[in-house]
Amino acid sequence: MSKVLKEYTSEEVAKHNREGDLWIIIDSKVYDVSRFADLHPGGPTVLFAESIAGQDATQAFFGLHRHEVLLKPQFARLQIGKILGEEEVIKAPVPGAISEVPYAEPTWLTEGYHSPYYTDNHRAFHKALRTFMMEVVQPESARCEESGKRISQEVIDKMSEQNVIAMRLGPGKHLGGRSLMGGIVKPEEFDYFHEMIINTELARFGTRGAVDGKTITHLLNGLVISLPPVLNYGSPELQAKVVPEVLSGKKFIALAISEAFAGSDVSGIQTTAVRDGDYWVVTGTKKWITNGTFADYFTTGCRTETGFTVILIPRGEGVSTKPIKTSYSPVAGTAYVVFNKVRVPVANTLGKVGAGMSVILTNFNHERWMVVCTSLAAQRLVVEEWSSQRYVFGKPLHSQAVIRAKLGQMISRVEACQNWVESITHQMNNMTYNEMSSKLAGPIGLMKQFVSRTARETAEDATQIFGGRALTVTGMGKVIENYHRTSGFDAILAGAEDVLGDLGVRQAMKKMPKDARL
Ligand code: HEM
Repeated sequence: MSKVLKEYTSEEVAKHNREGDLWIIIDSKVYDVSRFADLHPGGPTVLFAESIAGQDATQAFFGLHRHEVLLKPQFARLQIGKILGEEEVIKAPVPGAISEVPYAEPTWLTEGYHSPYYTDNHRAFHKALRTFMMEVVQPESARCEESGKRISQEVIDKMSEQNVIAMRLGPGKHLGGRSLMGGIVKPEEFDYFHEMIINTELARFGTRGAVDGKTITHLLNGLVISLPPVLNYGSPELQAKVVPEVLSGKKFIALAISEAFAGSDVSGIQTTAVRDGDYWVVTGTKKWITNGTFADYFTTGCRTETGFTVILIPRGEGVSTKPIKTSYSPVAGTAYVVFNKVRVPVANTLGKVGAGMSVILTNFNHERWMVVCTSLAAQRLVVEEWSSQRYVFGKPLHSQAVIRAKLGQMISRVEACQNWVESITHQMNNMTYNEMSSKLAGPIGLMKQFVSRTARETAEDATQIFGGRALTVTGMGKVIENYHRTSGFDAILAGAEDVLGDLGVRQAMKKMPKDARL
C-alpha cells in the first residue's frame, strides 16, 4: 500500500537548508537527505550548495544520476512528501510500455508506423513478453549484476512456466503441446518473428556482460547452441531424458567444441574419444565454454578414429570445470573444461561416428541470426541513451552539430541493421531447412559481419558523446561503458566477423552464373 504523502510548499522546504536539517526537491518530490548526506556517493558538500539545499534540484539531479536511482528502495524511502499542487513529470517505466524516445523502438512498435511482417499476434506476444521480462526477469537480472551470481532457480522456473526456454530454440516440434506465454501464441503459429522478439527483449535490459542483458541471454545461449544437436541427432531415449530436463530449466547444457589448441578449428581438436565396449573414454580439455561452470551436460566435439564425432557428456566422474575470467559477466559461466578419462555410453553419440561436422553445422545459421538479433537490440538501446544528454555551456549536448552528426550515424546504422534482419527473418519463415542452408548461410554471414561492425562504430560514437561518463561502470554512462566493453564479443561469437564476411562472398561466388560478363 503506498503511503499518503504530506504536501509542502517550496517556502517550507527552503527552511531545511543546512547540515543536519536538509531537504531537497526533485521532480515535485520532497526528500529529507539530512542523514543521507554523509552517505551520499557524490559526497555531502554538493548537497549543501546554496542552489541545492532546500531548493528544487531537479535539473542538477538528472544531470548527474539515472532516474533508476530514485526508484531504488533505499533511496525512495528518503522521500517525505511532495510539493503542493505539483505532480511528477518523469515517470517510472511501466512494465510492457513502449519507449517514446525517437528510434528507441523499431518502427513496427512505433505509433503511426506500419510493417509488412508483424501480425496482431506478434504484438500481443511482444506486450506480454516485455511485461514479464520487466516484472520478473529484469529485477533479478539487476541483482545478479551486483552479486555476480547466476539467476535464481525461481526465476528460471518462471521462465520455463511461460516456455520462454523452449521458445528460444525457435519454431519446431519441441514446442508441441506447450502453452506459450500463457497461450497467447499456439505452438504451430510460433515463427521466427516471435523468436526474434524474444531475442531482442532479452537483450534490452540495458547492459551486457556483467549485467542484465547477457546475464539472462547468456544463461540461455548455452542451451540455444547446444541442445539442437540433441534434438536433431540424439537417440529417442536420450532425447526423452535430456530435452524435458533442459527445457524445464532443471538442468543446463553447454556446447563444448573450442579448445585452447584449436579455437573453433574443428580439425585441430585434441580431445579424444576412444571406444571401450559400449563406452567412449573421453580425454581432453575445452576452453571458452559458455555456461560451462554450471552445465550438467556438454555437447562435446571429439576426435575419434574415423574423424570428428559429437558426444553428449553428462557431468560426472572425470569432468571438472573452472571459471575463466572474461571482460563480461561471470554469470555467463564461461569455463575451462577438463575431461579426464570420462566414460560415456556410446548411446550418447549425436549423429553418426565421424560425421560430427554436419551435426555442428546444422545450427550455425540459427545461432548467427540469434547473435545478430541480440546485438542489434543492444545497439538500439545505446541509441535510446541519447535521450539523457548532459548540459554543456548551458545547452543540451545535442545542440552541437558535431554530436548530431554522430547521432545521425548511430540511428542510420541501427535502422539499416533492423531492416536487414527483418528481411532475413521473413525468408527464414518462408523457407524449408534445406533452402535456408543453401540460400541464407551467405547472407546471414554478411549480415552478422555488418551488425557487429556497426556495433563497434556505434560504441565508439556513443563513447565520444558521453565522454568520461562512458568510462565508468556505474552511473550515467553505464550502458555505454558496458556496450563499449562487450560489443566486440558479437564479432567473435558464432564465427569471427571477417570469416563470416568471407563466407558470404564465397557462397555468392558459387552462385555466380558461368556466363556472367560485363
Ligand atoms: C535523493 C537525492 C539523491 C540521491 C538518492 C543520490 C544518490 C546518488 C548515487 C547513488 C550516486 C552514485 C551514482 C553512481 O555512480 O551510480 C550519486 C552520485 C552523485 N550525486 Fe547524488 N544523490 C542525490 C542527490 C544529489 C543532488 C541533489 C546532487 C546535486 C549536486 C547530487 C550530486 C551527485 C554527484 C556530483 C555525484 C557523483 C556523480 C559522478 O560520479 O558522476 N546528488 N548520488
